[in-house]
Amino acid sequence: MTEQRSDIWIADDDRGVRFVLAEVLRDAGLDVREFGDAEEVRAALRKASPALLLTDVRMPGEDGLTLVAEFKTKGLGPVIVMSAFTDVATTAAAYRAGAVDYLAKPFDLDQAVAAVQRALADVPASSAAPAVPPAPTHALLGESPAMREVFRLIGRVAGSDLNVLVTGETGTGKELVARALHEESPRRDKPFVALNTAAIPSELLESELFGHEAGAFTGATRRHAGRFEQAEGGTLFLDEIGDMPLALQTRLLRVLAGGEFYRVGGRELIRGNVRIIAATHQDLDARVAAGQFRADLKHRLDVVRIELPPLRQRRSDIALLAQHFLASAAQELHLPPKRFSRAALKAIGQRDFPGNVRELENLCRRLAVIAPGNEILPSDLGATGAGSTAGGWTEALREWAAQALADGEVDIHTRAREALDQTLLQIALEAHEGHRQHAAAALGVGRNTLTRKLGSSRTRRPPKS
Ligand SMILES: Nc1ncnc2c1ncn2[C@@H]1O[C@H](COP(=O)(O)OP(=O)(O)OP(=O)(O)O)[C@@H](O)[C@H]1O
Repeated sequence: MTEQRSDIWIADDDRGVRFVLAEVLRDAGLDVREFGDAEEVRAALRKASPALLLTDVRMPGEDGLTLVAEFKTKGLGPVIVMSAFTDVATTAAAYRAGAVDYLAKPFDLDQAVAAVQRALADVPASSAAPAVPPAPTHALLGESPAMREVFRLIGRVAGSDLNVLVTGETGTGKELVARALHEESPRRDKPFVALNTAAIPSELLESELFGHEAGAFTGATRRHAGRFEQAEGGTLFLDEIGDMPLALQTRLLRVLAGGEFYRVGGRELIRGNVRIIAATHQDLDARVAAGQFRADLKHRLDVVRIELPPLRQRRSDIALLAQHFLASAAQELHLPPKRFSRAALKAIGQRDFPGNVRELENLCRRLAVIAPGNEILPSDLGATGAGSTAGGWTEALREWAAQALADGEVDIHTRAREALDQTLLQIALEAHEGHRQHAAAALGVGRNTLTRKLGSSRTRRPPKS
């Protein structure tokens, strides 16, 4: 029997959290009841049920997620999960159990209130005013159905030793997924070792992977443990696996099949216990078809596949990610916090990011440094975006100017203008073999202007790049 449906219940074993949360929710005009664990909530449910439950996940006794599931099956009010465990598995489990929102502790109290009000108003999270819980830098964020599916898969396979192949365009978060898989696995206390196959010259790759003995080749003065050995008991992340030379593919396949290997130049057979996660931005099946990748190796690596869609196919994540990156850049660089105006968020959300999450992250870091006000407006995005032809150099200019102003320099306009003139003039003169008239014509300036500008360069210094 339920008699009151207007109050908010908070379940958390941390009295401090309960207290401050209850305070702000009361200030916001809501009735609040506090509980120290899931059993207390269950007991109270016999007499009443709340308009909304905010629950911690890990509490003594029963797990908070069982409450989420119970609320869902009984059709009770919405549940918001709060947890210091921002790992994918917990997040994924919370949503799976039916939570409407997830607050990563420590959270901003205003954001918690906003989340509660949003849930009470039954507004889907993605269309409401954004509330971004601060998340650790390495957290894999996302609210889009595609990312929730990724979280679910990670949660499901992390506990097993199955090899995983992560695919997706550059910058979509493949390495972060590999780390999440490791951190969610029983191997989490053992090393996570990454090797970018494409970044290492092929002749060194074998010894990088398997190590070498002293004297194995010129320059091998000491015994060196390869990544396989370094990752013992843990996870080895092989990035850009599609670029692995065929000979090494054969060797890797043998190691994966037998679980044993020799160091380069070594006689001792080493038995490894390593979980392999591989990633590629390439179409591995196409490479197999083209004879560039061994089909049998692909089968070994591609036991479970996690596909990360490009950011343009999960636009609903852009605002969340952008706000997270902006906040963490400010924190990391000790800058005053900034926020996006709604219009700016909307504009960002419509962009295509060929460099995916990494490009978005870089954009936000730049904005944290160079946007003038504490609210970022669409006009601030102007020159920094992909697709703007002048993008590269105006970005550099912005950074230079921001730094110069921060250093208290004056007269930077003159210096910058001169540097601009000098650069254009020099390039044009080089292109026209020193012929001033042709260079001037190519630049669209008069010959006199060009001569004057060239003359002025001797008296002033251009900005350092
Ligand atoms: N879902 C996400 N949540 C938060 N940060 C993310 C997410 N996805 C990617 N990032 C961040 O974006 C950057 C690029 O991610 P990552 O290096 O994992 O991409 P990748 O797909 O492995 O790239 P590449 O193919 O170029 O190696 C990193 O700084 C990472 O922390």
